[in-house]
Amino acid sequence: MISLSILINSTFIVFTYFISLYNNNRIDSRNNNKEVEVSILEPTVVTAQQMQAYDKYTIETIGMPSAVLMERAALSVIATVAAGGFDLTHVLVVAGTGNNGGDGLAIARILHLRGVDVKVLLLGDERKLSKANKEQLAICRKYQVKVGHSIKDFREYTVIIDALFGIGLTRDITGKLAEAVKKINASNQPVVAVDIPSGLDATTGKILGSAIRANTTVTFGYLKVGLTVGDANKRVGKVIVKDIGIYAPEF
Ligand SMILES: NC(=O)C1=CN([C@@H]2O[C@H](COP(=O)(O)OP(=O)(O)OC[C@H]3O[C@@H](n4cnc5c(N)ncnc54)[C@H](O)[C@@H]3O)[C@@H](O)[C@H]2O)[C@@H](O)CC1
Ligand SMILES: [K+]
Repeated sequence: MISLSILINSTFIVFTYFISLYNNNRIDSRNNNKEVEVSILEPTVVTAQQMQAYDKYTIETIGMPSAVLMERAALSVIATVAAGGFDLTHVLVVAGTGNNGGDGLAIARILHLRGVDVKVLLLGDERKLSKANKEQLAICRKYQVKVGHSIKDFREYTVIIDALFGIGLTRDITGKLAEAVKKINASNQPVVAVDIPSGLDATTGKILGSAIRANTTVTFGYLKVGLTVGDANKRVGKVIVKDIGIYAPEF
């Protein structure tokens, strides 16, 4: 009788031990995934205004330097394009004048320093560059990254990185910028959108004038509502959310 109870007890202890090992492994592998995937912790969907508030909070209240966030944003796009599925023989980065363009310039600089043939097409009024964009452009020029204001044929590039507009787009894209968007779409070359395909409203998902048609969209911090509603399904392609260090205040 006693030996039966010892047997039952020891079986229970061994069983409990293996269960705890299983649980520990599960937690470990989840943590590993978090690091490897660098994905967000919660599948929160935010508007452009919420994301702008989170950017501001992270930079101004927490004290995270904006340049650090931009560098992480750039590296997260590079990790996606380098992971396979894209031909990096001739890369074109289309950059606007805001911080989305700043991300694009940082992407171009890092690719250039890694030996990739990359060119930047800088569109918009250079006198209106955001502070971060200006800094990134100066760094690009010191590293002799090719930066121009026109392109002969978008079809000469094996992949196009769209960094024209991000969540700061407020009105229709018109004129030369709209022409460029149409030509990029007509080129049928693979496009990776930085944060959101340019021309898509990050809150409503509506096309403002015209919008880039992306194969892949790498969006930062949190999924934007505009990537899930309205015209989004015609423009976003595969959406990847990357943690770049911007967190909601309630995090
Ligand atoms: N705040 C930060 O430090 C960070 C910003 N990031 C990037 O910055 C982006 C947001 O940057 P911005 O707020 O500078 O906005 P955008 O880069 O989206 O551009 C907005 C600029 O374009 C102008 N504009 C808006 N609509 C226009 C139109 N139809 N035609 C012509 N000009 C137009 C605006 O007046 C503004 O100057 C994000 O999407 C993300 O990619 C990331 O680098 C992470 C860090
Ligand atoms: K973009």
